[in-house]
Amino acid sequence: MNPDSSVLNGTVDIVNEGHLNGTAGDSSGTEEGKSFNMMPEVEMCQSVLPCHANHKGGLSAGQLLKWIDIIACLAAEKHAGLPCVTASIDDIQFEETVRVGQIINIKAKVNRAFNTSMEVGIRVVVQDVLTGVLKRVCVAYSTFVAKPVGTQKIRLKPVDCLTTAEDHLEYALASERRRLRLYNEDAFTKLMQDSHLLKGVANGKESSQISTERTRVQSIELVLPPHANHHGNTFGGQIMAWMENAATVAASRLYGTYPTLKSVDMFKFRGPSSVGDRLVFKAIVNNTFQKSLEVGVRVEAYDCEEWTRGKARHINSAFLIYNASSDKAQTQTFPSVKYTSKDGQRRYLAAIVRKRIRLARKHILSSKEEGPLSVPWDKSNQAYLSYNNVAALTVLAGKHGWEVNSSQPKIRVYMNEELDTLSVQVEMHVTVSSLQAFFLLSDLSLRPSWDRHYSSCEEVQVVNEDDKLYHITCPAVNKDKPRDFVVLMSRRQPCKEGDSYIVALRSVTVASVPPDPDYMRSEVLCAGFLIKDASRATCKVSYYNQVTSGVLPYIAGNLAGWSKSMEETASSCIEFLENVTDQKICAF
Ligand SMILES: CC(=O)SCCNC(=O)CCNC(=O)[C@H](O)C(C)(C)COP(=O)(O)OP(=O)(O)OC[C@H]1O[C@@H](n2cnc3c(N)ncnc32)[C@H](O)[C@@H]1OP(=O)(O)O
Repeated sequence: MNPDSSVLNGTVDIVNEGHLNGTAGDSSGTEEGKSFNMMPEVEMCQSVLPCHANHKGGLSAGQLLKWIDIIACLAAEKHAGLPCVTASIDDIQFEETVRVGQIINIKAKVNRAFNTSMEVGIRVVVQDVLTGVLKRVCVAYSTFVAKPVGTQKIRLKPVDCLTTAEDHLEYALASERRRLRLYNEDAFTKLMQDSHLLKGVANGKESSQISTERTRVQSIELVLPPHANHHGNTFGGQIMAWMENAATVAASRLYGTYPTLKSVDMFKFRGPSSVGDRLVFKAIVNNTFQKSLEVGVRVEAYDCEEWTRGKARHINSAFLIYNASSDKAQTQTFPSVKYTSKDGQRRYLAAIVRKRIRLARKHILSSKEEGPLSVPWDKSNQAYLSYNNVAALTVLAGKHGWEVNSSQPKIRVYMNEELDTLSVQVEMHVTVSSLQAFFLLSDLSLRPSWDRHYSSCEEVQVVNEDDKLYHITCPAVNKDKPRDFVVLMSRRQPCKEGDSYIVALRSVTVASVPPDPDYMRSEVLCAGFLIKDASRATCKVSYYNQVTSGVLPYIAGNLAGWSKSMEETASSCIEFLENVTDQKICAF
């Protein structure tokens, strides 16, 4: 680094390499001791005792968050060689309940150092003592900053010990995660600007709705030396544990149940607090979804003087997501809530927006490996494949748990997350008969004229009047190659009045269209349209897509909130359907 730039930026470089390599405080001096200290990873093992557990005998999430923060801090300090503070934590999903008697293993290491901040990756695994079975509890990513010296920020040395393929992958993904992290507030602000359109979705209409006000919780803590870290600041993990306590009380007040903490939304430690501060935790349920609810917690800090003057420092806000208790999770849904103030309305809408961003982040970052999704096409399995195509779309459309993601006149976007599968639904209200919409949408060769995700679409084979194979090419995104798909389109007219018209799509492999080196062959598992009469001259067109890794790049920006491609494509589809000439319909 140019030495002048550190002066210009008010940063100092870390040069204390000996300390970083563990020579400072290395008591052993043995080869074994040295190699331990050179290891980039820091590891903690804990036997879960009753004092770590909640009333149900499960490890308390607050305790786990404390351990996560301690170990992440130790990894950060190992890299920086200086005291470090937690700046933020990405979304954490708790996948497994840990019981008293089991063993928790937590590993943390710095994935990448940026300028003054670094990403620490943390993996938590539980081991059952009796069976030896290991299960993943959660993966977390924290951002740490070396504690500034006065106003001077510390520039960190880069991570240079990337040995395994996983190290390299985490290093590369760290910058992608940082992009989403730093974009989080902008994404939220942008989506909140359109949130008034969601007001009509629900509030206060049903008498059964519960007022969020009844879940309000306020709780105070005095920061004592055991709550502080080794530099006198309140430990981030301790603050998280207190937040979890207040949030759990709020969630349980909703309707007398013991909810289970499922995930913590990405949040930032806005400012420090220290021994002697009084921390006031204010928690309230912001909104409920079908199987989850969001509690917001605000943390205000006061030193002695601020306390008497009533002047708070807002040091933290976090959003915690609860499910119904795990034994009932499959069947129990939360009652819907209503707000009674303008502030309550803001929180209610913000929870919908956060859910949308969280879902997007989760699926964009999951880099899920999929087996082949296409099925080989041949004459002998044609009837089976067509049936399967139509049936899969019917099942997808009939799923419970569709939740509104965005709403505008004539167009509504819904998401559905079941286990790790994300599906989208785009509902369009069109002034055209359902029969006309059916003919136009089932002719995929017309789709490039209204869908900018299609560069071209050519008929490969006409199986019969209602089943055709198409080769679709799509534009490149994210500097990847353009993608192509080979799909089977199966269309069905309703058997009886009131049923929907169906246009189903799924990937197949055909010898006549082998993969082309200029394209990334991608797959669609289940997609298509359901079209239903709304009145004599209008219909509702619902487009569905079960998101695969091949489809995700085209909708990722939309999910995360920086693009409106789905709404724009829907708008273009409506325009196409409403303005198409009779000629095109006859041509089909
Ligand atoms: C180990 C513990 O338990 S510590 C206790 C809990 N944590 C705390 O008390 C920390 C309280 N927070 C703070 O003191 C401050 O907010 C600090 C020191 C973390 C950051 O100070 P700020 O002036 O807000 O940060 P600034 O804007 O200079 O950014 C500093 C770095 O953090 C990064 N950053 C800022 N916001 C975020 C965010 N939301 N997520 C991740 N990184 C972020 C910046 O990109 C920058 O990194 P870079 O230099 O590598 O580009």
